[in-house]
Amino acid sequence: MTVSVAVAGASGYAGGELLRLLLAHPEVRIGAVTAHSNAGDLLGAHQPHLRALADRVLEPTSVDTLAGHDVVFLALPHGQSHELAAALTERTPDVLVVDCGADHRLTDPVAWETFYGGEHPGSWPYGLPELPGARDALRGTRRVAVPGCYPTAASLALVPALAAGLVEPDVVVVAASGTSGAGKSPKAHLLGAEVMGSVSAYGVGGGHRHTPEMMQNFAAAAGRSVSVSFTPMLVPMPRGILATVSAPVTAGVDAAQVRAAYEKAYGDEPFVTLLPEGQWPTTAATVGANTCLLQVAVDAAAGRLIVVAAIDNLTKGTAGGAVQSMNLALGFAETAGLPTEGVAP
Ligand SMILES: NC(=O)C1=CN([C@@H]2O[C@H](COP(=O)(O)OP(=O)(O)OC[C@H]3O[C@@H](n4cnc5c(N)ncnc54)[C@H](OP(=O)(O)O)[C@@H]3O)[C@@H](O)[C@H]2O)C=CC1
Ligand SMILES: CC(=O)N[C@@H](CCC(=O)OP(=O)(O)O)C(=O)O
Repeated sequence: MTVSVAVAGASGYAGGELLRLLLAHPEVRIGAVTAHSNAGDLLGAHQPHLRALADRVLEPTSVDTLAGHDVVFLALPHGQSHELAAALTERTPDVLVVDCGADHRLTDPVAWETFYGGEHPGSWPYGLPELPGARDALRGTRRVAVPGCYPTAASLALVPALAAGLVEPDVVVVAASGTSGAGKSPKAHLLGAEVMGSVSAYGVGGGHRHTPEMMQNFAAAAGRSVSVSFTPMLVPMPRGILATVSAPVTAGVDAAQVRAAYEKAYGDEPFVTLLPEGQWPTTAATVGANTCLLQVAVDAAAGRLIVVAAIDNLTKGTAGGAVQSMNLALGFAETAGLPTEGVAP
């Protein structure tokens, strides 16, 4: 079965990565590619690496341009998807909408209002298939909320330990991201001279909007509320997230038990790999691949579990996770169109 797919936000980073993956997908025919301020331009002007689509014209993002496809990916700024998705699904109820933005990720209206503001648009099945129960919710769904990139890395890192009761519900996440995580639109703190040659923290002190998303995933795994202190950092590289996630180990838990829990959780997962002991994840090893590389350690002196996770923020952290979720929703092989091999050096 071949499905027709539209990508809204095709001039952006997430849209470009979606198109790169979809071009290699055996069951997909790419239909409309849409944009906002750049509508009317050739796609090749904004995504010069996608030669097969270089002559496509970016159409305006609207229900009219998106309706009539089997699948619509929305890769738009926060707050821009929910009204469009509502209008689209009213016109074509059977369309599969995969929202790469945040609009439908949070289940708690209070968390939504606190971190995003305005009325809660509701929540959709969460596009991180490796979380307990997520795969079942994604099979056959017509709506997917793709996770944020930091919550993808942090959740894959700690959920097995929380689910197995190996750590206390008091989590610290420090994660460094490449600059593509911030999108293409110009931002003062992303000017070349400021970004190059420096690593900086931002959103410090509980203010980052991915904190409640991590809390939501951690609480679902632990079966109780979990406190999260999250510090994101910006590093001068285009792609990649390296997350260091730690929590106090439950009394009596040792490194062998932790390793066994992660091997059990991810042993059969095609996209999540617990590295052999002694090897540590690097973002470079994930570039362009839909993979998450993990390593675990118990710091016995500090009494903490440390998990290090690496992903490509644009692949497993956005577009790859989105395509993986589409595959589940439509009954395709979950791995269809998704590379597990990266690019090196
Ligand atoms: N970058 C990342 O690592 C991740 C991104 N995401 C999510 O993906 C989405 C897109 O992010 P990203 O690609 O990085 O952002 P970009 O800024 O690179 O791209 C944004 C896209 O949205 C379009 N757009 C801008 N404003 C509007 C509007 N008012 N209405 C409709 N379309 C609009 C832009 O069109 P034009 O160029 O024509 O103005 C562009 O195609 C965001 O919701 C983000 O949260 C999720 C996880 C990770
Ligand atoms: C480096 C950087 O700026 N990263 C972005 C997160 C990108 C992402 O995944 O998040 P959303 O899908 O929620 O936008 C940020 O901190 O806002």
